[in-house]
Amino acid sequence: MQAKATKRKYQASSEAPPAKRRNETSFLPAKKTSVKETQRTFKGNAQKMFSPKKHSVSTSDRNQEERQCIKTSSLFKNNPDIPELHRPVVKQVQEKVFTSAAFHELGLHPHLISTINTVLKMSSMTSVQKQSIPVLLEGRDALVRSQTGSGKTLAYCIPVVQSLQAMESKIQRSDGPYALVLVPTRELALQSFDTVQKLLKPFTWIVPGVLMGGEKRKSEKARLRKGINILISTPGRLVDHIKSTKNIHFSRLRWLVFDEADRILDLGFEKDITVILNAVNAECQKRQNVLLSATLTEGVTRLADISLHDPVSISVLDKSHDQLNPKDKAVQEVCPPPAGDKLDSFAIPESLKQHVTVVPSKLRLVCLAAFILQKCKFEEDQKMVVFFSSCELVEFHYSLFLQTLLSSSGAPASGQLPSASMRLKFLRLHGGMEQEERTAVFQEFSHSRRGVLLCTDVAARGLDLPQVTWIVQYNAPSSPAEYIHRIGRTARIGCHGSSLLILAPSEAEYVNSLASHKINVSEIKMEDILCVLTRDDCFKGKRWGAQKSHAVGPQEIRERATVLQTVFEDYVHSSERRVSWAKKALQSFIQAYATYPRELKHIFHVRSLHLGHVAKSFGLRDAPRNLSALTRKKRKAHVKRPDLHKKTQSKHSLAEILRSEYSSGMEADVAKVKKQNAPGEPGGRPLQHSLQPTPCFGRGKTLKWRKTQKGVQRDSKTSQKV
Ligand SMILES: Nc1ncnc2c1ncn2[C@@H]1O[C@H](COP(=O)(O)OP(=O)(O)OP(=O)(O)O)[C@@H](O)[C@H]1O
Repeated sequence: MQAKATKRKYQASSEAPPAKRRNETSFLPAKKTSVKETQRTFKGNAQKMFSPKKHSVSTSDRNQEERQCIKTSSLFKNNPDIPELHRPVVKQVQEKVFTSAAFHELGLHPHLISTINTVLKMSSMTSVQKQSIPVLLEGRDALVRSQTGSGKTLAYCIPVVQSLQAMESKIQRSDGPYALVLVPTRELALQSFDTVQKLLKPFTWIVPGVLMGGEKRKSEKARLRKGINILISTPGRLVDHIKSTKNIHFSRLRWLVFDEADRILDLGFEKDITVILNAVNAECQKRQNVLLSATLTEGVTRLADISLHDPVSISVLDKSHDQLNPKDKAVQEVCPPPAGDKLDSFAIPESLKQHVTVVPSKLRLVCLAAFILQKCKFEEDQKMVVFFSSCELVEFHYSLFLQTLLSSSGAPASGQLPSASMRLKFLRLHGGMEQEERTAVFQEFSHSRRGVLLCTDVAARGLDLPQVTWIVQYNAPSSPAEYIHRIGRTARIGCHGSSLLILAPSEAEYVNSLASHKINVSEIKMEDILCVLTRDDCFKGKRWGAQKSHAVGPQEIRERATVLQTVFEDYVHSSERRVSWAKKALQSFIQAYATYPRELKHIFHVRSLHLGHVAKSFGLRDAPRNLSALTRKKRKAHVKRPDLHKKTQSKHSLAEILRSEYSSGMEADVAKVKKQNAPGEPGGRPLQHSLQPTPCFGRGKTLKWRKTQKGVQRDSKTSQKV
């Protein structure tokens, strides 16, 4: 089935399948695992350390263990071949982060300069600051694009503060907003507020404020009534107040800033931005507009061009990088852009090393866990962010790892520092959490020297989390722009950092897609990741009657990976509630998978998922039998439902099960899944739309979105919650 799916995939993309590498070349051929052997493994390790219920092992228990272990031992059997990655080497677009120019050369207020020097402890400007600040101080509108972590926040905050403190009639708190900064997430709102607050230290009469939801509306209203001069907000919360608070006026507004402009202006925020711009345009005739992002695409800048007033386009990247060199041309030929699509390339920090690993679905969970252990348990001062595609996936992996990996950290192994287990610390962040907890987690991870943050794309944009060393993308992002923002949480402002993208064999072609956007990834072999398990005696697979061997061979790696998988499966299957929890997480994964945009569907299609194998990566021993019932709440009465209880069907790809359920075919079904599980709800992912609306930023005009898509608003409303 998998082979057929792969064949279909390559036929669809009219490309020859890449050369194959058999798993067996790296691991010994799957041997028949002795029941006794796995029984020992299970009893000696998994059962003793991880089972929530301790009990003596009776014969019937042992029989049950045998059955369980036999299933777990199939981890390395029947996996699809891992394709050889013909990784095209592309020349990445790069930017110089720092300049030798100092802030005092800008003619700023001396107190502002000393605040930058002493409070922020900065002396020289970054490239984007050197280019943007003078332009904005001249009073021009601007579109600013520079790589992640290059200092765009100060590039707009410094001119805003400089201009407001210099106003002839001194600003009164009761005047209301002079500057409005829109950002896509609450954490980013807090972060930007913090920066503005620091810059305003010497200018106490200018009051900054943040509106971000999660806080009681009443107290936000009270703060608005008292007056906020520099207002930082997420679009949704501001709309709330525009509609319900009489005390919000924009008549004195001088600045309108869209940070992460491409995200703010995409359809997810369409309705909110319409309301905001109409409210602002109705009252304010003269202001500066600034749009910033690391991924300001041509699409966004063109939109802005027609509505901004004579904007200056600032792009830090050296234009010579934009020319295709012969190698890049070769890549473009290998993977031509989709028809009608102009490919955008974005700068990536030079000190960011990007990696990819191709892992069969069955081994994904073990591989992620091994990678976390390798970096965060056996190495010092590692701080990792792991991206998932939905809130439910974050919750599932967070709880699973807390219950299994942490409790396994008790026994220091040979060669392992006693304090190693103490290094493992898990946190999670997603849009489904209470704001109070979100803020606490954000602060804790920001100030922490180590730890693993499991999160959705809510943490992908703008967050400046110091000293993050690794970014892991467990679920591939839905666009190259999101890829750039995710990895951009590391290697900021000239620091070093690394990223790892985990792909299934059927997704290997995504590497070419990245290359066509000038994104260069190098491969780490799965075996090299799993290898770390041999350093951790918690996962020792004792051979029946065999003496401890110091040789670390492929067989030992396989055994240990199997022990770890057993730990996960044992935990998940320890109660009905946990099994259904894992099924829901699996369902959420599939729903998110179904929402990849059209241009990536030939790579990420539910058709290529093997349900039984994917289930393993949720600690489930078999493919869930009632998954389609979970996936769809409403069943069409007139359509004959296939017998999903047949064991053989666990071997079918999910797509076939779903397709056979409805006569309308896969695409239509996927669309329904999309509708029912709007992005932002657990299980949803922000939808990507190729058609952008055209907001008018023109002064005194009523905003019109010139192009809209039917049904988009419904999707867009919830797309902010990730
Ligand atoms: N001139 C400077 N000197 C030293 N550090 C700086 C300077 N400017 C900014 N920084 C620091 O660089 C880090 C990244 O800045 P910032 O968050 O503004 O980047 P960004 O370009 O907005 O990133 P992203 O695109 O991810 O939102 C912050 O910690 C900030 O304090």
